[in-house]
Amino acid sequence: MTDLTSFIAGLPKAELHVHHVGSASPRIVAELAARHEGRSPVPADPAALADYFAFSDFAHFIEVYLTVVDLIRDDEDVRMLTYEVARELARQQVRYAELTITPYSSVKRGIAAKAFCEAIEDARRGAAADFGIELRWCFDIPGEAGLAAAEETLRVALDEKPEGLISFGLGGPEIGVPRPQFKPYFDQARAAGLHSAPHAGETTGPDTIWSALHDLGAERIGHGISAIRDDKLVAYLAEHRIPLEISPTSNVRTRAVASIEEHPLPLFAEAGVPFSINSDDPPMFGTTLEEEYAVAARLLDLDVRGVAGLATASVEQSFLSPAGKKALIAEIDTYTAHNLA
Ligand SMILES: O=c1[nH]cnc2c1ncn2[C@@H]1O[C@H](CO)[C@@H](O)[C@H]1O
Repeated sequence: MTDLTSFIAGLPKAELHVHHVGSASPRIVAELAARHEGRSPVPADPAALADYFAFSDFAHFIEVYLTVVDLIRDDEDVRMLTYEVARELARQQVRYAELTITPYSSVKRGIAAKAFCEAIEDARRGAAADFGIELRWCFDIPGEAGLAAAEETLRVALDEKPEGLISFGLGGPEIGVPRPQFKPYFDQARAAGLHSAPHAGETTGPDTIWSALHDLGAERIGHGISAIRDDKLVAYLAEHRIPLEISPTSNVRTRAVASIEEHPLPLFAEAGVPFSINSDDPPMFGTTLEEEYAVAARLLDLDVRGVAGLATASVEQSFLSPAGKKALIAEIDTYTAHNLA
């Protein structure tokens, strides 16, 4: 009988909620910080970087996140970052990942949208060839930058149409950033065939999640953990099979949840709300997707079959094609059967 840690390590996985810049490993951040010697508050030393990634609250997390965004200065940085993030995901047997990318933040820092999209697409093709991982993009609006960012994010999505683009999102702080103002942009993105997967209910209450559903046509919700405070919303999510993209350690490290023991994940599982397990911004939260699977296994008291079910659920909730889902689920089933034998 295999132990859970080694089972998780070899288990084919899909990740649905993981941020591009937020996945920059300490090595990549150090390399980028070294290129901007002295002009960045981001430490190049990995140990100092771990201290730098200690957040007092969510607003502080966003502030630190944006100092790392400042390190991405040209399309070569974008290409290298994307390819290295794919390498790390593939090392964890992630076969498919929907990476949340924020074009506005890079275009605003002087990287042309066309060069940005060419860089991520080069990396996507390279990662498929070299690591056997399929990357897709969720272009998200950084909410703190408001409608100007919404305008630009939609423009890049519709004008550049990178081949891997499949969904449209909304990230950044929720407090003071009501969802309804972004409805026209989500309407146009969805009309263009993009799936809607905004963040909501990470740092604000259930109303933000209701708004993401009704105003933004959300097919999945980023985090959505405050839904647990509204029985009607929990019932709605379960009945309409609207998945929550849960990142347990993220919620504790940004102080959205007081401790991992208090995370509402077990309550969602009990209520039949579909969810995927994700890492969000793994190096910033001192975690990996493998570790998040182990956390979920502990919180939900899962055995090997239960952990395999986490991977299968992520594939089923992904925006992969039916054929793609079938193939990846078959791989998960084969791996699991082999380990249970
Ligand atoms: O957990 C998260 N919640 C919300 N936004 C996040 C998170 N992780 C990374 N970002 C990113 O923060 C930036 C703000 O401009 C956005 O790029 C968003 O994608």
